[in-house]
Amino acid sequence: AVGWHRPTKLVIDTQAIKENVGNEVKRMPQGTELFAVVKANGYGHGAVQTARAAIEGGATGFCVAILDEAIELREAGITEPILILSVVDVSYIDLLLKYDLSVTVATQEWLEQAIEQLKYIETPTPLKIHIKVDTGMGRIGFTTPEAVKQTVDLVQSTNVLIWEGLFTHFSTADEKDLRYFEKQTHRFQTILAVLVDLPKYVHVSNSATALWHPENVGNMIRFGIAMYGLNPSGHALPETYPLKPALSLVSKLIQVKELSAGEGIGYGNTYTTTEKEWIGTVPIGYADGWLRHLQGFSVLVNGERCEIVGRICMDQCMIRLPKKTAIGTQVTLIGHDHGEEITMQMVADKLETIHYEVACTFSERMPREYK
Ligand SMILES: Cc1ncc(COP(=O)(O)O)c(CNc2conc2O)c1O
Repeated sequence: AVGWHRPTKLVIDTQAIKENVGNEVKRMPQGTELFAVVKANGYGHGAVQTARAAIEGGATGFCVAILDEAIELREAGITEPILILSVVDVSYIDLLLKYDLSVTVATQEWLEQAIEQLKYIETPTPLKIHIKVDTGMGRIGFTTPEAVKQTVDLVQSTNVLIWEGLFTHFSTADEKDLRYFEKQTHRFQTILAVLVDLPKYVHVSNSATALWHPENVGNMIRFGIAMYGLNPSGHALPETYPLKPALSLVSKLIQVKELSAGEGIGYGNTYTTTEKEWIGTVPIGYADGWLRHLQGFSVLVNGERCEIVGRICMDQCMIRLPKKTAIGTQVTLIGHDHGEEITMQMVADKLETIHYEVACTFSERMPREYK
């Protein structure tokens, strides 16, 4: 495939994904299911490979963000339930039926249009829907008990729909302060109180809710970041059980040279050697998602931290080595090396962002190798 002919690669430990899922499956309340969230190409880890590892760990379904991500899983032979978490244009209802996908309903208007569309589709297999409640995320979903009740009544008045789920999403489950989480929980319970029937899945939990609010997960967990072995809160809350990071990022030195003092490195000549220095060149750059703001961050060579010196280029970057080093020596940008470790969180901290974004920014040009 494209991109496999270079030393730079993401190495994904599928056993870690399986273990992270398995630990949560063991820990979650009886009768709860775990749906693996594999949107954004499995948070950059590879959606299909992550999905297969998650199934081995005990996942019984999947969540994706858009229709095309669901189709990719189906075309790879995944047969478990798949919920599309965003709104799909009603003009694609035939694809939702063809690929047996579950879809999010966030407005009455969409539902009315969908029912209209379904009347004209020959194969009248019912469309599976999950009603989304916005209890405070402020993104998509119904906001009042009356609106939800009205929508449920409409759903139950027709035989072209299967009401499969009712769900909400928390915006602060990964924080110490519980007030807003409790406000959202209360709002969701107010909605449940006005409903006579409930669907198969009533789900509220992302990884943070599963880890730190296990009593409040409903009967299905939408398990994303923790499956990849990453702490949903970054640094804010301790892990409640060991999460094993699945992703490493490695490359190899393609050039090593000794420079005298006063030599410039990289575009804009932003770095000048101050003494005799050994400089190595690594074939990774911002086109791979290894962003320019990482200038000054350190990577590992033979267990030694080596600073990225000069501006990161599109395809390459330069590091200062402690001594003469052989071309072809491994460079570890994320992962373990000779007892040292660079974590995705460290990269996120340097980029002043969260590790979700770091993982999703690795580009298509970065080969993914699975072990
Ligand atoms: C509706 C919904 N459910 C579950 C998850 C999984 O969350 P987790 O990875 O923390 O377990 C997400 C992640 N959505 C996003 C994660 O980062 N930005 C987002 O919009 C989501 O949007």
